[in-house]
Amino acid sequence: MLVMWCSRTALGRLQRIAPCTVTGFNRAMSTLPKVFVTRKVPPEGLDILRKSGQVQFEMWDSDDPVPRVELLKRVKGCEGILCVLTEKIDAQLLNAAGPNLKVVSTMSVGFDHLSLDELKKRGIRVGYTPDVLTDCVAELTVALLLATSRRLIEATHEAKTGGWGTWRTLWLCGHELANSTVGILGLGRIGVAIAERLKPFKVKKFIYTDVALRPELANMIEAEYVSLDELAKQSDFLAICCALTPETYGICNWNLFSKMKKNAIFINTSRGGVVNQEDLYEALSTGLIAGAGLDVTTPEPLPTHHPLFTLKNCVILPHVASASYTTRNSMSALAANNLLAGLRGEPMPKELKL
Ligand SMILES: O=CC(=O)O
Repeated sequence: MLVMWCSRTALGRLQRIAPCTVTGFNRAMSTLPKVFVTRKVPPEGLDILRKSGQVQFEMWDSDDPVPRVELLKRVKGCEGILCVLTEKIDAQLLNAAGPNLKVVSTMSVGFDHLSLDELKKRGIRVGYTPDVLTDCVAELTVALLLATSRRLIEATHEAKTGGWGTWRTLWLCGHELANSTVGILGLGRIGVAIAERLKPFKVKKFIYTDVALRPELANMIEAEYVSLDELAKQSDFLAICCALTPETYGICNWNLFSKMKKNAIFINTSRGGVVNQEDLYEALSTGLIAGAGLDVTTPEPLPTHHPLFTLKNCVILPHVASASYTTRNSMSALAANNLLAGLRGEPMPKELKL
């Protein structure tokens, strides 16, 4: 693992060199704002930082998270931090960074890893990456929903391990979207994009719940606002799209599952923390609901011995909803542009209002 001042060679390889800078800036390089990038970011974002000439940045050049102790050291004196969702940006880290810190830019739409109160208290601005990942996340959510409801993982397993006997009338039957009611918990851009993709499957009705009515978004997909109880009772498919906040922590619990239909499929591509996993296990293993597709869990990675992995009706993905080359590059570019704009004292392309 290397921590390095970095730039790119003509061959596109990272190499140890002096902090990158670009002509057009009169200030000596040593006076450029110091930035720490907590993970190897995709090339588009890295190029923006490198070519900006606006910052001297140090990057943790690894696919694995920077150890906390190292992170606390590296952020010292930084004016900017570009992080990913595995880094807890809390009081301890902000204290370690010190009073120079002006901007935290996260390469994620979720911001539950950021202590917003602490950031606000210190007047630190925050950038995040909504919109650029909406299509990708919606696409994966539909894929996960179909894989779960039509039992695709079980089916491929049976096919390649000798379970495929003769054609049988009810073998590997699942649940179809046609004529179904799809519920969305937390209607934002991603929920709308999921509904738009599901509509051609002949969904009969979309319903949603949220802390407030979302008439503009709801109109786009003709979704009806219902209470959380009604959402649980009416949904054949329930997609969780809300942010993880103190209000949504553990909101998908026994109380919710026990009101759901026996044929219901539960899909979560938001954050693991919105689900009480013990309750979900009970609901799935006792047939209270038909299946669950999870792209997010608590913790991540979910230990391979976790009981949820023993269930055939639970499809678990390793948090890959935004994992396309295009989207991850766009996220990195937006995160870099947010950071640079914030350091210039300009409006960020996507700033979180604190
Ligand atoms: O989970 C992914 C994100 O928050 O961007």
